[in-house]
Amino acid sequence: MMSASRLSVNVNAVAVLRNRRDLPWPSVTGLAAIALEAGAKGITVHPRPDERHIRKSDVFELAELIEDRFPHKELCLEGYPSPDFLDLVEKARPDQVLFVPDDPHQQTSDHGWRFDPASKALLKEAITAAREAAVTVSLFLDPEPALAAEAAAIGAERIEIYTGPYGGCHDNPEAAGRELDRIVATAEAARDAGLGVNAGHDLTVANIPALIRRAPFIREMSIGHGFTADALIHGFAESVRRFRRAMGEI
Ligand SMILES: CC(=O)[C@@H](O)[C@H](O)COP(=O)(O)O
Ligand SMILES: NCC(=O)COP(=O)(O)O
Repeated sequence: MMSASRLSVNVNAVAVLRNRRDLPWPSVTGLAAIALEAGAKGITVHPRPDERHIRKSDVFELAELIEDRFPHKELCLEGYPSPDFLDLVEKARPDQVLFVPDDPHQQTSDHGWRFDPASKALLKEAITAAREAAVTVSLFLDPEPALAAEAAAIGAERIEIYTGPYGGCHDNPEAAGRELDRIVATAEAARDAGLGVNAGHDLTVANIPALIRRAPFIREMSIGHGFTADALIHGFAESVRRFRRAMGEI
């Protein structure tokens, strides 16, 4: 039986490959279209300030692709809520935005929000701006159950649980089990606080089934690095099917 997809394919890594040359391939929008046609729910991108992978122009092209050819699919933008990023959100009007506490030089996202007074003030303003633009707001959180209520209190609609430490335990089942317990407890706390629950970072065909068995209410998983590694072997369309199968959707 086919159920709704939770898979949002992150195409940052496609842009990394494209940017090795001053040429338009591999095509970010072309591969995004293949993923959407094959059954992905949406496309995620994390345009970083140095544009080392996704460029602002990619964001607008992806928004146009989805509006023109895939109106029922979703675009998610990830980034630190700087004035520049908020301007991009307002202009590109994604379906969802994930605010991440990354500094501009960070190699990749490696922690969630801490909710100190300065972060709370920044987030409240950013959440208001995004919601006024009719964009669903999600906050990137470490797997710590107590954070969920704080996210709800400042106006977030969803959280994305940072699953990097879980993904990093690929060769240590015992440690993976402990990480999974933390993720599941956080997911349940967020659900109980009335939030939608997403998960992301270093998710793979191998580590998704245990997660989805314990937290079947997860709404979305955005997957880039592991997805692209899989797609180099199997192709983009087949990898969409492989990840959806791992999520128990097909
Ligand atoms: C928010 C998050 O979890 C990150 O995975 C991010 O989307 C990946 O960014 P990079 O592709 O720049 O490593
Ligand atoms: N939000 C997580 C994401 O978009 C992709 O993370 P990864 O699969 O590249 O680690």
